[in-house]
Amino acid sequence: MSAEFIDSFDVSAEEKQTVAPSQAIFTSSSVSPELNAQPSELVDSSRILGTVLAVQANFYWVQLDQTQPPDRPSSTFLTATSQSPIPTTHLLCTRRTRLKKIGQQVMVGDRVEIEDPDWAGGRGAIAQVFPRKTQLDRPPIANVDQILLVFALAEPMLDPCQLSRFLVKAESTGLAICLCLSKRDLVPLEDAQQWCDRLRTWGYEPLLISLLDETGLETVPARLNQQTTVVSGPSGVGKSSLINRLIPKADLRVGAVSGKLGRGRHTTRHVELFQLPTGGLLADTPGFNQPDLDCAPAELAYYFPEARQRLATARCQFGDCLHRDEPNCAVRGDWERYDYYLMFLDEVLVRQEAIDQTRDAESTTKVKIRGDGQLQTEPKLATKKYRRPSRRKQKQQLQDLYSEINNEMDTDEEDIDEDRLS
Ligand SMILES: Nc1nc2c(ncn2[C@@H]2O[C@H](COP(=O)(O)OP(=O)(O)OP(=O)(O)O)[C@@H](O)[C@H]2O)c(=O)[nH]1
Ligand SMILES: [Zn+2]
Repeated sequence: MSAEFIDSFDVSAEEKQTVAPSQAIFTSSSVSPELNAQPSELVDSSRILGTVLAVQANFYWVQLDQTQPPDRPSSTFLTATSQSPIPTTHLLCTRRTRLKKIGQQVMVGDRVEIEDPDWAGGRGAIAQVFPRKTQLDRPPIANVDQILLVFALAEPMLDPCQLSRFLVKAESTGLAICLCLSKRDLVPLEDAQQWCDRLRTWGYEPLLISLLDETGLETVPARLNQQTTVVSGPSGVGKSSLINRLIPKADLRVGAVSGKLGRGRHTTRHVELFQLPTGGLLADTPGFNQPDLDCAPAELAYYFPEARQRLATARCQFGDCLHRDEPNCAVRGDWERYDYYLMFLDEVLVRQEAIDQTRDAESTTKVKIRGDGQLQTEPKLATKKYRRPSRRKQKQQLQDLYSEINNEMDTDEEDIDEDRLS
C-alpha cells in the first residue's frame, strides 16, 4: 500500500482492518452462493478490472489489471490533496451504495470492477465484486492460492509437533502448501538435509533457505510466481525478512528474537497484499505460536498427507472410524506422526464436546409428552431472569425502594442538622 493511502485518512485503530496475534489463523469459509450467482469477469477492454490490495475503513486500494485507461497516454497524475505522484496502476476506491445495500463486503484479494474513475485524482468506485475462488476469514483474504509456511531450523528451534499443528491448520483450508525451512546458516548442512528427508516422509517437499548467506533464495520466486500466497509461521522465523527480500518495497519491520521463549516481537498488523516483481501477490500474517485446531474430528485424518494416502488405497471397517482402536482401521499404523494425530484428535474431540453442550443449553425448544403419548415440541419459556416479576414481588420491590429513600432522606436531614450544629 502506498504511504499516501495510509496517511491521507485518519482512521482509528479499531477501524483499521487488523489481525490480532491471538486469533486463530486460516479460518476459511465456503464461498457464498450469492457471490457465485454474480456475473463473471468477461474479457472486455472497456471494463476497468483490478484486485483489492488493502482495505482501510471504507476505502479500498485497488491494483488495476491495465496500467492506465486505454484511451489515455501513459503518465503520472498528481492528487489534489497530497500533490504526490500516484501511478495510474492503482486507484483508491469507495464501494458503491448498491453493494452496501445487498451486504456485499469487499475483502483484500477480491477481484473487482471499477466505475467512474477519476484518473487525475486517483479515485474510483467499486461497482462489482467477482465470485471468490477461495476465502480465508483469518486473515481475511479472498482468492488465496497457497500458503507459504515458514519454519526456522533454529532460533526458534524447529519443533515437529508445532510444525504439525501449523501444517494441519494450513491443510484444513484446502489450499496448496509450500513449506520453507529458514535460517539454514544456523545448523550444519547434514542436519538441514535430515530435516528435509524427514519432511518428505510427511508428504512435503521443503525449500531450504538462508537470508544470511543467501542460500536457496532463487528457489522461492518460482514457487510464488503468478500465485496469491499468504505467508505464515511462528514468530521470529524470518517471514518479514523473507518478504522484504522478495519485495523490497514492502518494507516490513523485522523484529529481533527476544525473551526466554526465543519468540520474535510481533510486528505484522495490516492485512495487505504486496506485488511480487516477478508476478503474483504476497500477504504477511502475524507470527503466533499455537494455532487452534477447530476442524471436525472426522476430518482430522485428511489433514495428514500420510493418513490421506492410506485412506486413498484402503478403507477402514467402520465409516465413522476415528482411527484410534477400532478394528480393521486403515490409518492406524507406524507412521511417524500418528501420535500427533492422536494428540490433536483428543483436542478436537474436547472442543467438539464443548460445542455440543453449548448447543444443547442454547436450544430454544423442548420436547413434551402429550396426554395421548405423542411427542410434542414447544418453545422453551424464557429463563427466570427475563420473566416478568409477579405483582406481589413488584409491590414488595416498591416498598423496599420507598423505605430506602426514606432512610436516605432521614440520614441527609441528620447530616444537615449536624452541619448546623458544628
Ligand atoms: N541467522 C539468520 N537470521 C535470520 C534469517 N532470517 C531472518 N533472521 C533474523 O531473525 C529475526 C526475526 O526475523 P523476522 O523477519 O522479524 O521474523 P518474523 O517471522 O517476521 O517475525 P514476526 O514478525 O514476529 O512474525 C531477525 O533478527 C532477523 O534478522 C536467516 O536466514 N538467518
Ligand atoms: Zn480408521
